[in-house]
Amino acid sequence: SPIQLPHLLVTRQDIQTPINSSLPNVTIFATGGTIASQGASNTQTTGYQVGLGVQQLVDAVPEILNISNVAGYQISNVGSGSINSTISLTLAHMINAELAKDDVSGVIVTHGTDTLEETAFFLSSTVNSPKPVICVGAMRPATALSADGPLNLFQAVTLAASPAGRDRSTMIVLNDRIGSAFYTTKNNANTLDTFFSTEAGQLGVFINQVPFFFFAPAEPVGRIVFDVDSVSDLAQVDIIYSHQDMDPALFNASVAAGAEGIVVAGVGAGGTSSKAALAMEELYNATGIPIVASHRSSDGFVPSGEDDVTIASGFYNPQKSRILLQLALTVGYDEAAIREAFAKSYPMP
Ligand SMILES: NC(=O)C[C@H](N)C(=O)O
Repeated sequence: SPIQLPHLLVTRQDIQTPINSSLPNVTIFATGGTIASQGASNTQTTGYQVGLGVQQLVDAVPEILNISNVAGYQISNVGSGSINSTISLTLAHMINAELAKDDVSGVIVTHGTDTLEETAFFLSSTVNSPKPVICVGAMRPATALSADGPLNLFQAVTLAASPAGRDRSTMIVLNDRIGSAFYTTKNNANTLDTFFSTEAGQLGVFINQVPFFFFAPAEPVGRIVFDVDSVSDLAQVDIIYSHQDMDPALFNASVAAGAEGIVVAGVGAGGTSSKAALAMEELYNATGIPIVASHRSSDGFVPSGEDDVTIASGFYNPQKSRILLQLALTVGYDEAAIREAFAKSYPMP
């Protein structure tokens, strides 16, 4: 039988965290949900019970204290099907008051995912502050193997503490993604990647042939405009596709055939076999030719800093990496400038 819990607790928890005055202050409003749930075993991923308090959520992720000072309120401790308008109004009132404090950077609401989009949209419609409001949940209980709640909470705190979170209204953080509360909806009853940004993942739609944009005008981060007015020929760049048993000789063959740069459509986040990696290293040491590591998966990013030989593609897929590298080589970018051009799509902290 379900645990009987008061639906509205509203207690300021005396979260015991050492205060570091150089860190931003973040306040957590805990309401329950799977992120605060426990099962009987680490393989139980259905039928678990809500019960962990805000202090226990923070205790599970001590790394949070390296990036923020956290305070917490226990607003309720229920499955999100039991969140009601009393709770959501209390959240709105308390969050508005909290964000009005000069020393608070942002707030977090921990919440069950089933109705999280409703509370998040409500907050997006009632909280009046440029500071970040981050709603976060989990799809696996805290006791599960590979529980997702702790990292989701860490990411939520990171965003609430970050200047990058300002002026974006309420956001939903889950499974490495940041969604707009305005447009995000729960898509799958069970899987970790349940939140889905609706059509607004697109820039806009045509409504009866009239263009409507979901967002104010904004540039893609990292876009570079090259002056090709006097260019009549582009540098040759080849794409080499990574796969099991790939032939390492392809790299030298490509350069022998005239390539001035190479893009690798890597496995995973830019990977190759160790033999191919060695061939790339030898080629790079001998010629200094730029080798960009991208991904053969249809989406994702390749982070920089994996090795000194390749240039991480960031969010550029192989075919777009090739064009960017062609343009950069054609206008005479050196290696440092090429690295910077790719890194602009994916600024490393
Ligand atoms: N993943 C979850 O959090 C589901 C849970 N039943 C809730 O919404 O409270």
